[in-house]
Amino acid sequence: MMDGSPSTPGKSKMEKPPHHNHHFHHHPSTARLLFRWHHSSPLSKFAFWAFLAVAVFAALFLLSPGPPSAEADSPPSSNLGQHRRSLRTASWGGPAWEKRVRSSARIRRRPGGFSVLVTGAAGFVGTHVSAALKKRGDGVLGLDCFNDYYEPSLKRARQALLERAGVFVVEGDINDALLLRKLFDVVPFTHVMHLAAQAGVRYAMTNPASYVHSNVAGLVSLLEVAKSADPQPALVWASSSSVYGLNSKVPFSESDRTDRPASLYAATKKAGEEIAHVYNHIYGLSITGLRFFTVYGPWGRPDMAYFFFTRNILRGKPISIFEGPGHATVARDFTYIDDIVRGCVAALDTAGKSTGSGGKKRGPAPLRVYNLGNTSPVPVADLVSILENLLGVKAVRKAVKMPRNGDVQFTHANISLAQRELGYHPTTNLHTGLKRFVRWYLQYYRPNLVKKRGSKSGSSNS
Ligand SMILES: O=C(O)[C@H]1O[C@H](OP(=O)(O)OP(=O)(O)OC[C@H]2O[C@@H](n3ccc(=O)[nH]c3=O)[C@H](O)[C@@H]2O)[C@H](O)[C@@H](O)[C@@H]1O
Repeated sequence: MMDGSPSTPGKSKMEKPPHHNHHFHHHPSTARLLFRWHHSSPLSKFAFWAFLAVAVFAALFLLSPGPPSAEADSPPSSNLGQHRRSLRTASWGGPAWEKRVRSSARIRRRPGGFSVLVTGAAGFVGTHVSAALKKRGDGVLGLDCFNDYYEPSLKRARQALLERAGVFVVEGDINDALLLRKLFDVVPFTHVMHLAAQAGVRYAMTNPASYVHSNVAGLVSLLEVAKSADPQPALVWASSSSVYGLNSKVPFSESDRTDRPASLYAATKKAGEEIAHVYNHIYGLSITGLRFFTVYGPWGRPDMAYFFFTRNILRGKPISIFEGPGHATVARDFTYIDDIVRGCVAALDTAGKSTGSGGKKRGPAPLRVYNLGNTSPVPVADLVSILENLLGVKAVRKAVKMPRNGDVQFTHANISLAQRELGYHPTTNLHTGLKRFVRWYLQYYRPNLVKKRGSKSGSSNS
């Protein structure tokens, strides 16, 4: 739509004086108008085009799909506007804003502590990691664009949680280089925990551009600013188990092939790993990629299966359980959020320093990749049984052939590298983790029901 560039037709008319144009002789009013336009001041022409540009942008913005309802079961299905919306940056700057930024990023109670910029801070993993870092005394500044891939109200609730913990979440896009540079001007961050991304495997079929925007362009934008910063921060970021794609050797090890992604999402995460190599190689940035395996838990993502299964089971709506060819089981190495948070913090703690400064490399810096999984894959059907049990409601199950839109049949992490080098030891099994998730879900979405249940049984819902 933007291609219907208004300048081209207008320009050709402007270049010809109207009285030389045979067509316009028969339309004096149009001719007069164009004549006036031709002789108007450059300033008013500029004002006209500026107005037109704003009008076109506003029209596009209004036409773009609205956010899904707070109770939506799946992400918005339009391919319009996703990355455009996330380009919005709320107003920033000024002494009061800078004071908030500085105060949030200030290290407290932890000698030698970190000052961490967490991107995607209002996201699922971002919120948990930010809270954990703040709790131990690190300085934390959040950044999030609050796009409406899933219910923004949940992101706002997470933001409120962080605000109460003393973490300021700046509203802005990682593609906004000006904002990023400003943040690094105000705070000499020691670390960046980069968790902002367009997540979700299947949505990449619907809105491919948003994956390129956030996971490729956004990553480069962030690395550009990080490499120029002085001091350069060390960067830890979220890659994904999906990079293993069609790999059939189990469990998945970091040294396995990752050149056969099955979704655009996976491809952008894999691209991120290669881009990380470049910035490490040229600029001496210390970079650690973490391949997360289907992370779940309280404050989770409503676009993920365990989350919308819970929602649909409670509403008596059918749920689709994918199966592979010949009714083969589909399984995931579901990993509980607290285990992931410990892995993220350990990655920050062990990240060696970046060696460059002001865009110049001074020596080799660490470049690492780790699997963060649970090492025990569970069939999706078993996940549903656990949920039925915890919710006390039978699911309406529908067996569905796994759609060919990016899903892989199973994932299984080999975590020995993370065990050795990060001291990563996941301790939460799926039943325990889902129990905590369901407790949170009911408290968050159905507080009245929880109260009623609590008063009936005389105990809290645990
Ligand atoms: O491990 C990862 O790196 C990825 O984990 C998840 O991706 P996925 O494992 O596909 O998680 P879900 O979308 O929650 O699906 C979980 C399982 O349920 C299955 N499923 C999903 C949807 C559905 O309707 N039915 C169904 O059986 C999927 O095939 C999959 O086996 C996240 O959504 C990604 O952002 C993340 O990068």
